Amino acid sequence: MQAVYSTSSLKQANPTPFKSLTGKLDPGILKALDAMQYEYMTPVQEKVLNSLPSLRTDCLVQAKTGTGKTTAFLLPALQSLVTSDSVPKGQVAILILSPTRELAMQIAKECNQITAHLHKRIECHTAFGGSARATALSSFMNGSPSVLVATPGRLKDYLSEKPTQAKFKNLRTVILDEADTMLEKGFLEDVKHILRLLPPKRSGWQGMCFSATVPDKIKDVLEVVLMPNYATVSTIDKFEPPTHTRVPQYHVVIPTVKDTFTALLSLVEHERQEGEANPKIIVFGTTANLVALYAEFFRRSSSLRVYELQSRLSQPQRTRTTREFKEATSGIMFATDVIGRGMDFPNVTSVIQVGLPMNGEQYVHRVGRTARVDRDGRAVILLTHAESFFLRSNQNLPIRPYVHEIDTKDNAAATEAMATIDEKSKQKAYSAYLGFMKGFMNKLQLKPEALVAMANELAIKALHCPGVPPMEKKTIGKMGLRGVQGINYGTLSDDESPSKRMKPNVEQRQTFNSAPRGGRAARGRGAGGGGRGGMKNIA
Ligand SMILES: Nc1ncnc2c1ncn2[C@@H]1O[C@H](COP(=O)(O)OP(=O)(O)OP(=O)(O)O)[C@@H](O)[C@H]1O
Repeated sequence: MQAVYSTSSLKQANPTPFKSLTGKLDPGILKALDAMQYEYMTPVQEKVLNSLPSLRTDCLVQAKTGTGKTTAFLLPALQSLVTSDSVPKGQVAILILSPTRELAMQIAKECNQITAHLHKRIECHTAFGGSARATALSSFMNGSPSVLVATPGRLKDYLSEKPTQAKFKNLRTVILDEADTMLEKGFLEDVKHILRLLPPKRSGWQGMCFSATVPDKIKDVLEVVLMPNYATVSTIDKFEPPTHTRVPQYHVVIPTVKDTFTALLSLVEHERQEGEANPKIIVFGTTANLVALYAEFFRRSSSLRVYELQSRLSQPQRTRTTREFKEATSGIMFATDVIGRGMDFPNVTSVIQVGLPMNGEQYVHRVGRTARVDRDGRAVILLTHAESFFLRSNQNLPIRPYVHEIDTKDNAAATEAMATIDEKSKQKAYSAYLGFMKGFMNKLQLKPEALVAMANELAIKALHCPGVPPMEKKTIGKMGLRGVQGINYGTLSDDESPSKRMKPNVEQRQTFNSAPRGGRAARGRGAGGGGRGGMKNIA
């Protein structure tokens, strides 16, 4: 490694104005930054622009959430493109990979703002799933996409065709935003596949990796995009927590999963008051179907405007909700990790996480949806007693007990709200919960029967289902729960009416007790929880 640059806070005593980069950055870029009202560089922007040996140095850059990393990677890449005359028209010079569609759109928007005042027009295209492939591809092939912001799946698809591959022959910069997630299992194979179809690293393109979190395990795979002598830039001290000191972080631990909805109502009420006149809250849930259920529940029981963002919604719905919540002055968004990383929603007052994050990094990125730039914010995680191991295994995170008393008593309004939600939504949420929690069975120190009992308790006592919701044999098999006592084998009800009762078609022996605590932990895989039973965490 060449060098490590470090500084610890975003608010510097003497921030450096962008004006000082006159001569180093194109006047059109400086004019754009002025129009965006970016007067001073954030520390990460300053480090990248002033401390690297050159704007074309391969680098790994770490800075806390919401500190302007997008501009920090766009500026060197765009400046180097503007001064280069080696990129023929129609060729992609800068490729930016993003884990989600929403983030890809956000990056493209910022890129367009930065290039708005250049003499030469720079086209920034996007490529991501869920959008009309043919239209986007045709505009990509016929246009001059100097910059492409893409999610790995759609880019892989583009690159499967030779004429599309040929558009990348003069590639100058490859950027991985949210680099740790892009280099993790799940994305890594796609990223490697994409890189095999692009010009080889020895052709000279620059690699840049950016994230707020850089777990050690990704360091082994960085060389897929970076030269071995890459520079490391960090604005986070080694001994400092990875979250902002100006975000108080709290935990609420409830006795069992049956208390989730009442506790969440009570918690949101407190956070709403903390947000004063304009509470703007994001609630992260673990899976799309659970998030959909929380949103349904709050639409019936809260006067806050409810927003919902998860992968099972159509792309136009996702795009519209993203735009609306960015513009909203107040409201409550229920979301999965579709917006867990990178998304910049102004003035979020509180982030609430319900249930287990997959790991400490995911927790950090979700908390980072509040307190962006120099603003304040709050964060609360709501866990059951069984899930509270997360707090013990992430002691580097400054999470304290919540300051207000949380009411978990059954209340008539919550029961009534739940009673009007259709059974199918509840069945899907139940199945999603079971699938998600199966992945944590070892860490929860639960046997399969106890896990099922816990999910059944959620269904009967919190969702007020008339019986254990049925699940398809295939789904149960994929979860690795075949033959486990307490499961109801059956088909999902097609009737969406809340009054329709489910008929169990096999004999059930139900146990609704809370799972035994402190039982013998199944030995085996370590961090992250072993054996996800073949189920994907559907965000
Ligand atoms: N120099 C600047 N001056 C003022 N505001 C800025 C500056 N640079 C970026 N911003 C604003 O800061 C906010 C956060 O920026 P950005 O989304 O790039 O953060 P990030 O570090 O990439 O966050 P994350 O880790 O969550 O991806 C955005 O609203 C952006 O417009």
